[in-house]
Amino acid sequence: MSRVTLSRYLIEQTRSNNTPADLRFLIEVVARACKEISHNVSKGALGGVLGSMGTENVQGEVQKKLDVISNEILLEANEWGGHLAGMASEEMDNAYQIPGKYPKGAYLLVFDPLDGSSNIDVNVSVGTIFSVLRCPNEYLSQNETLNEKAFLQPGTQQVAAGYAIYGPQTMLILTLGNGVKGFTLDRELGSFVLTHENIRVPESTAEFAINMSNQRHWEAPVQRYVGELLAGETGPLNKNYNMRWIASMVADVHRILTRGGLFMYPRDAREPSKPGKLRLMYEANPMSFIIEQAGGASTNGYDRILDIQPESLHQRVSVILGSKEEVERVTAYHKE
Ligand SMILES: O=P(O)(O)OC[C@H]1O[C@](O)(COP(=O)(O)O)[C@@H](O)[C@@H]1O
Ligand SMILES: [Mg+2]
Ligand SMILES: [Mg+2]
Repeated sequence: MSRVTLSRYLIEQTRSNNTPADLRFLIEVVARACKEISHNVSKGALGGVLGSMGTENVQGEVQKKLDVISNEILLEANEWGGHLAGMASEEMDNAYQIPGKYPKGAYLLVFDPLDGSSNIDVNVSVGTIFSVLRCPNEYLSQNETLNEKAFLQPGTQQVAAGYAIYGPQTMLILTLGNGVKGFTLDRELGSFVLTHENIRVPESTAEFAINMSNQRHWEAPVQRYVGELLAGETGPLNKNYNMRWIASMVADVHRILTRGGLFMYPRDAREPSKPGKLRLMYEANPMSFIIEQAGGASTNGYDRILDIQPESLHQRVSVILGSKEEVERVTAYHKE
């Protein structure tokens, strides 16, 4: 059987689903950048890439060397492709306009260059998360400077989303809005090869993921739900649940796409001004698009994440995503 590479798959999408050629090219460039990031991540101590930079990003988090390297790789790869008007990243304070080019590219790229970076130094899976939006028409004219507002579109407006996971295998998971495909990096070939044709999240599960150390800060609906999970067969859910927490959203979501489960990073009382820890534009939105396209669900406890109108680039959000039955149960508890 002949192998379907990412390039072949994208060409087929252009032919059969009218995927625009510049979107296809954009995904190819992002995938190439992910290969380079994968290479850097895998060097570890040999490449001198472990440890921190001694700087902080806009959210006050310490930047790891690989956060910065991955951000630069994505910026450089995408700067001259002609398909983008601008980019925004977890590691950059402001939106970035592609300089000196007219006409502007049609798309905006938003990314978390390295997700789960607290895991880099301990050799646990990390990843890159990305989301593609159309650049609104009013920002496409020559004189209009791109700013944050161009990016503030609800997740339903995403035309593509994906993540690369750098684990025992490097994989690229992609949705163009018609299901979810998984590609595995064949290092001898240098290509991502289609290995997971139609990724589906099982509707029910007996596995959940949450950082239990935050329990005392959670709000009542999550306290109630996790209490029921922990009660297992002796509680109202009449079922024993297992728990996993990797502290890399990519790795936790990847497990859920593979065998089902529920992922929660709920709002808590630690910083009342922040509705959760995860970022809406480059963590929650792309992951919610993927999860929904795979048959799962994603809410902030009350509303579908993809319907939230963003108010700022680095906005945080409470996230409950994964197997439909469980997401619906926790969401219902919030509404009672
Ligand atoms: O250490 P905590 O609070 O459990 O947080 C883990 C969460 O933080 C994140 O690592 C944030 O991502 P970054 O590494 O990109 O900042 C998520 O991937 C993960 O779900
Ligand atoms: Mg992240
Ligand atoms: Mg990150």
